[in-house]
Amino acid sequence: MPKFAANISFLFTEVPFLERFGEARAAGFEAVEILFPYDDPASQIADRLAGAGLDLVLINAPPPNYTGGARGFAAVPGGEARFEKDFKRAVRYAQHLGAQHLHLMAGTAEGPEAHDTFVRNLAWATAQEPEMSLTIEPINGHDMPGYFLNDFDLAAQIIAEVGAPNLGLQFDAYHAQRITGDAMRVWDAHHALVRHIQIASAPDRHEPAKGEIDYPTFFEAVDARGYTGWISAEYHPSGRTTDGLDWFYAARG
Ligand SMILES: O=C(O)[C@@H](O)C(=O)CO
Ligand SMILES: [Mg+2]
Repeated sequence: MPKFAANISFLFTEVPFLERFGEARAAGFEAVEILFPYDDPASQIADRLAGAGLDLVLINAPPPNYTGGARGFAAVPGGEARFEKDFKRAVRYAQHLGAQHLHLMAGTAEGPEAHDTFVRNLAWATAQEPEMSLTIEPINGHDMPGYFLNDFDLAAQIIAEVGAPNLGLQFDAYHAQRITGDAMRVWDAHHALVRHIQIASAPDRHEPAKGEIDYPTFFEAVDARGYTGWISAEYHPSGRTTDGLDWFYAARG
């Protein structure tokens, strides 16, 4: 039976950020993820998590929010010092909040130098925090033009090159569908590397209830592979968040 988390950077945006924890719990979620928690003190977020009885599945590095700015630095040649500084701050947040995974964003870059930079930075980060689960996530080029990690086979190759047990794949089915047109095939090819899953309809990025991905079949495929991690709802609700949760109530059984 899949276990579902709410991405409260996308869901429950009807209310201010610190109120989203209680909303997510009231809707039935037992865990949340937050893309960029850095605008609020970690202690306040920890209080909200504890108060609502929620686990924190994942946060992203780098801080702060990248709105209008860079999408990370891990693959950006010359960005090593910035990557290391951001990584250390993100780790402090992740540890304080008990985040299960830290997603390291590659940034906008291309070519062999970016590839080598990404591998070097990931090797450094995995060695720096061997107890922490670190993920990389391929993101489609419609949403993030120029983002370095835009291919699942490339992500698998990079994970193999780094060769660290605490580096895994963040499988966002929406991005897999937009990149390849066949999220199920990508899941079948790369499921063994997956530490965290995110879902949304494709191509609209709304509730995982219609569109190109057959989610009931996907959830069965995930179960069939013995995946025991979280599946995070990372979509833009088409109306009020709570009006669009039928998929969740149906899938969690
Ligand atoms: O898919 C996404 O957009 C996120 O998971 C992410 O980390 C980049 O913002
Ligand atoms: Mg995602």
